[in-house]
Amino acid sequence: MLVTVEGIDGSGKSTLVKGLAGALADLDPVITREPGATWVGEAVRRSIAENDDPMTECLLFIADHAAHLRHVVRPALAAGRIVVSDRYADSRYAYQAVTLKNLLPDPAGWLQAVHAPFTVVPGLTFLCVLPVDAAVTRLKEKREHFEEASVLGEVQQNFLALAEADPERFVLVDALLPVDEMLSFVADEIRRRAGAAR
Ligand SMILES: Nc1ncnc2c1ncn2[C@@H]1O[C@H](COP(=O)(O)OP(=O)(O)O)[C@@H](O)[C@H]1O
Ligand SMILES: Cc1cn([C@H]2C[C@H](O)[C@@H](COP(=O)(O)OP(=O)(O)O)O2)c(=O)[nH]c1=O
Repeated sequence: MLVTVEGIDGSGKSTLVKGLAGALADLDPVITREPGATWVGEAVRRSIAENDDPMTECLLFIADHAAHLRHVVRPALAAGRIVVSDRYADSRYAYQAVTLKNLLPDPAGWLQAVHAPFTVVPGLTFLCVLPVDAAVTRLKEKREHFEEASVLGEVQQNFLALAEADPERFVLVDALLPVDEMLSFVADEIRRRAGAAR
């Protein structure tokens, strides 16, 4: 089963996913992330740091997804493991729909069409939702170019629209809850779905 965790920067995804590694230890999940741990992931991080061309950056994110699928996600799923990914394709559909909006007529449609033939669609996606102001306050130390309130507001609207379009896959998480409450809610839901999938 492929589980993804999504949300704007500062919504607590990394904290939640780290907690899941412990809370689900008996299920032996594969914990992973995008951008990933390969050289392609390094190239993505460099592109983010240089804040150069949005299309170059987008294509690197997609290349990173291809490497992630080939080297981590598909082998783990084939071995029957639960995979938990901190960010995945929905991050492209939400963020690059904003960064490419002056470059393409329909960035959201293009992004979905590029992914559709080769991606693996998650069985379950947690969307961590919190007011943009709260996210920006949490991010005061970790500044990256996407972390401007106006951009994050648009990104969060895109995430919420994706969730509304696919209520079977998405579960909304109140990211204003304390860490341990978010964690127990999400861990319980993964156990419930994993049990039902057996
Ligand atoms: N539920 C929470 N309540 C309050 N602060 C949190 C919560 N989750 C994470 N944080 C804090 O917010 C900041 C951003 O969290 P992080 O997990 O790195 O977010 P993300 O991976 O979504 O960018 C960190 O300083 C973290 O300790
Ligand atoms: C995976 C992914 C991330 N991003 C952005 C979100 C972040 O601003 C940045 C780095 O991601 P990440 O390292 O997950 O940052 P954080 O832990 O702060 O959430 O890249 C995209 O724009 N598109 C994508 O497909």
